[in-house]
Amino acid sequence: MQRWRGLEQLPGGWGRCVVTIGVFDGIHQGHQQLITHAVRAARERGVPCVLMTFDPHPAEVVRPGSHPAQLTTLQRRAELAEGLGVDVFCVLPFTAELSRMPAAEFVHELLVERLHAAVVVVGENFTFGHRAAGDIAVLAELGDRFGFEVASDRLVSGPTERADGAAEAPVTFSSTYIRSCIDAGDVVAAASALGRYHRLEGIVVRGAGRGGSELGFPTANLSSPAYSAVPADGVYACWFTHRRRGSPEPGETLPAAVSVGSNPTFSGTERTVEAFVLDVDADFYGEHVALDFVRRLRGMERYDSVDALIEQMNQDVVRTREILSARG
Ligand SMILES: Cc1cc2nc3c(=O)[nH]c(=O)nc-3n(C[C@H](O)[C@H](O)[C@H](O)COP(=O)(O)O)c2cc1C
Ligand SMILES: Nc1ncnc2c1ncn2[C@@H]1O[C@H](COP(=O)(O)OP(=O)(O)O)[C@@H](O)[C@H]1O
Repeated sequence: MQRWRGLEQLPGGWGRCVVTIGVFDGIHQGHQQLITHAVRAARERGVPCVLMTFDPHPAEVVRPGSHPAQLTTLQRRAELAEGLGVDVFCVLPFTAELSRMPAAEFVHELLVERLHAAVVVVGENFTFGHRAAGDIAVLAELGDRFGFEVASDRLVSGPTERADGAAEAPVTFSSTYIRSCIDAGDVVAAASALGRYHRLEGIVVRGAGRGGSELGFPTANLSSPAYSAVPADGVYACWFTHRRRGSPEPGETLPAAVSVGSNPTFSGTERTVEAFVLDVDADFYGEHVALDFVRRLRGMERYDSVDALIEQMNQDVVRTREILSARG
């Protein structure tokens, strides 16, 4: 897969292509359906499939200070897009100028003149251009004028039945819905919309130095990129995947009991994400780590004594082991 930043990297002699456009934060099940549709259309025509996305998040440019929590880094989005068969991952720097571009100009200049789109695949609720004036009908009209097809998919929704068999109004999967699940600590609902576990990435930094010496539970403390979607305070069973310093390849995946919160037992003030990796004694400082959130165990509590906290952490480890040994 090629990765472009802007359209300056378009190679000479570029022919036609299939384009799918969106922020695609999370690459959730709805996004996956759309991207797969675009890849199939590209293969049928024997042309490349281009995924066009934006950075920073358009909301931040249109309403500064309103950056939503980020479900996936751009790097992760690119990896997931590649896994779905995308040929070109194109990131357009989202500037104030781009945000003011009228819908017809966006289509003519970028999709027609530059990318030579033969098919544009977007979701039913797609909007684009200045003040989001362009929608799928506008896009189809421009397609007739400039000679490209517009393809769309119904939005993907959750189940219409709960686990206990009761009827439930299906929820439409969206990045906003998944952010609200994560914000509430419902990592199971997030996973069902994502089609995989929610992942938080970061670099292991030094903490208070208390975990290993005082508690007997050393924890790898994560420093994550700005805006990362961190689940609600509490304790979670997670898969921990680390990458050795300087290595581009992911290392082992190990079970971990993860704490999110400000460590109220120690009257902490800073919110941290800390992973106790089961059955391992290793130096993780400076390593890149990915945490896949499988299940929430409980809320973050203030304990009256360190012994009471240690006793609870032992139970958290037992439950983490049970939960993760039942799942791959
Ligand atoms: C599985 C697990 C559960 C935890 N639960 C709590 C808790 O309920 N309350 C709390 O104050 N701290 C909790 N902690 C966080 C510890 O207070 C924290 O790991 C410890 O203070 C070490 O911090 P350090 O890594 O900065 O040295 C938990 C940590 C782990 C790994
Ligand atoms: N099983 C383990 N899980 C997590 N970290 C571990 C483990 N074994 C050793 N470590 C190392 O110990 C460090 C954490 O020790 P800790 O006493 O909690 O200090 P800090 O406050 O700096 O996090 C981790 O960053 C990691 O390098």
